[in-house]
Amino acid sequence: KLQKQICQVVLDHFEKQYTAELGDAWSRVRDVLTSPWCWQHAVLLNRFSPSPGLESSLAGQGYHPAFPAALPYLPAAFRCYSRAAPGRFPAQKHQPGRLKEYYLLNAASLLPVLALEVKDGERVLDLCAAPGGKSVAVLQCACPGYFHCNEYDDLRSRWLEQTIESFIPDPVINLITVSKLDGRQIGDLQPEFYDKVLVDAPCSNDRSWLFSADPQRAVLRLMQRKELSCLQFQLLRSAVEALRPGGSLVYSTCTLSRAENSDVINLILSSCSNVVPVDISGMARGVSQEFTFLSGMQQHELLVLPEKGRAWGPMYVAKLKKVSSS
Ligand SMILES: C[S@@+](CC[C@H](N)C(=O)[O-])C[C@H]1O[C@@H](n2cnc3c(N)ncnc32)[C@H](O)[C@@H]1O
Repeated sequence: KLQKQICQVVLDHFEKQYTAELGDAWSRVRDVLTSPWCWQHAVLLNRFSPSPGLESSLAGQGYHPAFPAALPYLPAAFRCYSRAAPGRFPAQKHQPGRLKEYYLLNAASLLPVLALEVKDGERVLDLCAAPGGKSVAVLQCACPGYFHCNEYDDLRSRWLEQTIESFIPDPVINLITVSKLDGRQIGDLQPEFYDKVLVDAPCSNDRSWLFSADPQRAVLRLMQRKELSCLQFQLLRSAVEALRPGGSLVYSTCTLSRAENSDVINLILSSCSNVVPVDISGMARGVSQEFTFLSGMQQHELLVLPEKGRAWGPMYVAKLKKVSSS
C-alpha cells in the first residue's frame, strides 16, 4: 500500500489551534494522529449473523471486550472487542445476499451510540447516517419500533444502504427507512416525532484531514472550517425540533475543535430553553480503562483523546434532553 503522507498545511493549522485548546495533551495526541501504524481497530460483532469460533479466534489474537459489563447501559447482545496492539482484523467483503459477521471501527465511535441508550420499540432518527457504522451499532443494542437513517449525500446514501443490507436481516430491515434529506429540514417535516436522535455531525475529521492528498483542497477546507459550526448548529436545532418532549439526543463529532464541539452545544443550550444537559459522566468513568478523556469537560460532554495503546478518537460526545414542546 502507498504510504500515507502528512499534509503539512493541516498539521501547522492544528498545531496552533490545538496547542491553544488542549495544552500539553496536544503533543501526545499529535504523535498518535501522525502515526497511522499505531492506529487500532475494534471489532463489533453482528448479532444477526453469529459466527461460531469468531470470539475464541479474537481472544486467541489478544482481543478482549472493549466495554465493561458494569456500564450504565450495555445491552447483552452488544459485543465489541479491542486490543492494545495496533493492526487490523481482516475486513469482510460485501457479498449480496450474505450478512457480514462483524464491523471494524474506531471503538470511540460507539460511545455516542451507548450514550443514546436506545430501547426496544422507540422511534429513532440517525440524522447523518452514512456510511452506517452507528446505525448498525444502534441495531446491536435494541430493536427500535421505527428507525429513520438519513444521509444527504447521494453517493454516501448508497453506501449507507449497502451497509444496512450487509448487516441487517429481513424482518428487522423493514423497521428501517432510509432517506436522502437535508437533515436541517427533518425537524420541520417530522416535529416532535422521535424518542431518540443521533446527530453524528459532518465535521473537520482531524484524522483524515491530516492526510489530505491535495494540499490546495486542504487549504480551502481549513478556510471553510468556520461554516461547519453553523451547519452543525442548524442540524442540532432540527434534531431538537424532531424530538418529542422527554426525548433525548446525542451529538458527536470526530474532531478536537472546540468551535465544533462544546461551543455548538453551548449555543444550543443558550438558545433553546426547552433543552437541558444530561449527565454522561457515569459512562465516561465506566470506560476510563479503555479511553483517555480531556479533563475539565462538563458532565454532559466528553472528548476522547487518542493516546498510544489507546489510540481511539478523536471523538466528542454530548447528550441533551428536550423537556417541553418548542
Ligand atoms: C460523520 S459522518 C456520519 C458517519 C456515520 N454516522 C457513521 O457512523 O457511519 C457525517 C455525515 O453527514 C452527512 N451530511 C452532511 N451534511 C448533511 C446534511 N445537511 N444533512 C444530513 N447529512 C449531512 C455527510 O455526507 C456525512 O456522511
